[in-house]
Amino acid sequence: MKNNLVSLSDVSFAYSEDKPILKSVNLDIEQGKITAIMGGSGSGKTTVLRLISGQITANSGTSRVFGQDMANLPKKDVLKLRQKLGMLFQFGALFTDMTVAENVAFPLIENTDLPTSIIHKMVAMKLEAVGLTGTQEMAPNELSGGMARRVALARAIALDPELMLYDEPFTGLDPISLNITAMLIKKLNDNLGQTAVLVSHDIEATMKIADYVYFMANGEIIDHGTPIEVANTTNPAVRQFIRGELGGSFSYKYPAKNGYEYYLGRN
Ligand SMILES: Nc1ncnc2c1ncn2[C@@H]1O[C@H](COP(=O)(O)OP(=O)(O)OP(=O)(O)O)[C@@H](O)[C@H]1O
Repeated sequence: MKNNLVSLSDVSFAYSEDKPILKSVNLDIEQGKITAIMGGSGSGKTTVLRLISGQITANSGTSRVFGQDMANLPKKDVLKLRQKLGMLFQFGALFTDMTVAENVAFPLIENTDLPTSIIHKMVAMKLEAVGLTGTQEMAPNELSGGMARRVALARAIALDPELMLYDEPFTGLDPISLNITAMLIKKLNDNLGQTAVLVSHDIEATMKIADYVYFMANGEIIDHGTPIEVANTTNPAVRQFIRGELGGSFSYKYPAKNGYEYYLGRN
């Protein structure tokens, strides 16, 4: 039987009553797999990550993370659960006044009582894992954007999280750094059996490394399956998204009441 680290059943969420953000979402994250969430801007992908990490709670439906029902979970238990989670966000900035080694050591110092000598060794291992051995004493402003993202990844995996949440990890990277980051995510999954949830707009990199893909539009899951199944979908909105076509049911426009005519005084 499949072991799901996360299971969302009929989950709905809204910040305000008049604007539903997630509508009856059903989504499973299987242990040891990379599950991608794709979809247009504002479709609710980051909101799903925020539900998983317990930053927000569902208005209805059931969210289970590591088998725990997230509804009414006491704050201390949410904090405990977060220790099993690693998060890498697009703008997950490094602490600029700390060296690379101090950045990676930070979660270890904050969350464990390990002696300094062990922390040094663990930092070296994490930097080795992201291919940045020898950068320990560098300052963040001496790193390229791609290197900085990999240091942030080393910091995110410092506590050996069982589940990694990646929110747009490829944004702003050149093609080589993008491929390195994608391969690192895959390597962590293959070598350590780390489960991952990957929110990304990069179709090629995501389809290459994901085991399973969910597609979202307007707060709903509109399709899911293996990358091959999704690539061959008959769902017109997903086909449009994958091919990057402009015409179709996916709207790139914010659903404003007034168009440009209004702002130009023609209404
Ligand atoms: N704190 C907030 N308060 C109110 N509305 C919010 C808040 N955060 C996000 N939203 C709204 O929730 C909707 C979904 O946002 P979300 O960030 O989950 O989308 P996304 O699919 O991750 O988009 P993108 O790909 O552009 O990052 C959007 O309409 C957004 O405006």
